[in-house]
Amino acid sequence: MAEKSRQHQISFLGPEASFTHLAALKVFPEGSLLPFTTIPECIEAVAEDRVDYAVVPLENALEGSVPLTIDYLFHEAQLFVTAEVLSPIEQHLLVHPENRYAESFEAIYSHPHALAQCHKFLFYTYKTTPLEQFSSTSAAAKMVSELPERPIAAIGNEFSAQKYGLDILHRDIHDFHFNHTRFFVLSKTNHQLDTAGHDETIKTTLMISLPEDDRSGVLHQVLSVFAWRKLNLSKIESRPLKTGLGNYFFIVDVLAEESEPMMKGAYEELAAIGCSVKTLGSYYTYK
Ligand SMILES: O=C(O)C(=O)C[C@]1(C(=O)O)C=C[C@@H](O)C=C1
Repeated sequence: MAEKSRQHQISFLGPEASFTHLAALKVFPEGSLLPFTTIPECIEAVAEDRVDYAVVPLENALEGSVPLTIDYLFHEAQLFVTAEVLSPIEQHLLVHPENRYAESFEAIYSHPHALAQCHKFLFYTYKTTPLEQFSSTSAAAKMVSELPERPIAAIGNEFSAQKYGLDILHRDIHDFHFNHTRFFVLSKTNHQLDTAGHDETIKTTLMISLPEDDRSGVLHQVLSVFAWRKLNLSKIESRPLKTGLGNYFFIVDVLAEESEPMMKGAYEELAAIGCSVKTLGSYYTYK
């Protein structure tokens, strides 16, 4: 069932001007957006009905998945994806204007994903400068803006530079040109956001656990369920089940809506094979 827009309350990984904030604004330009410090706090806020939606990062094209989000959705929360946002990520080195001509920096702060996305730049340009992990790129930018007496820098986006009055010392320092991040818009109810601006393709995300008897060829059987029905997969990834080495669950994105007859058949066959399936629902992509 599609839901039309109204004034929603939305949690996001803040503070303002994080990449997650920009992603949330794409889907909820009129929403009441509430910043939280960590991904679990954002997710808990929607799980406990304090907000209608949570926007959290899921996967980056250079660095791969955000395990915290995936694991929380599998182990802790019963939530659904109502939309995904795909955003280009451009990273810059930000400094307080007073430190624009500093000869060296005490430390460079950012979200671990952002530091990793700029690994080559940092290695060649700031080889001896300590890198410090922070809760988000905008949190790092905000801190740098509040401590002009310390020669420190942050990695973040242009909006953080504007919001927190920082100078961009080096622009576009991410190591690979194609740097995109996928964000999930989570809700407690299974529905699709269907406001203006999404792609036509619909996607369903499943979390599949294999049967415990560990028989050979079972993953092949799982893939066959989708293959012979011509259900196209756009992603498959394994994550540890956390029950012992070698035990995994699989995150599968299928380019189909979960109510389609072929998908219903796929669910039945997966159950017959002995798999348990947690569906995160079907959703559109906003770019
Ligand atoms: O720190 C931010 O600005 C975020 O929104 C988090 C996050 C991430 O978790 O990957 C989002 C996009 C970028 O890939 C870097 C950081």
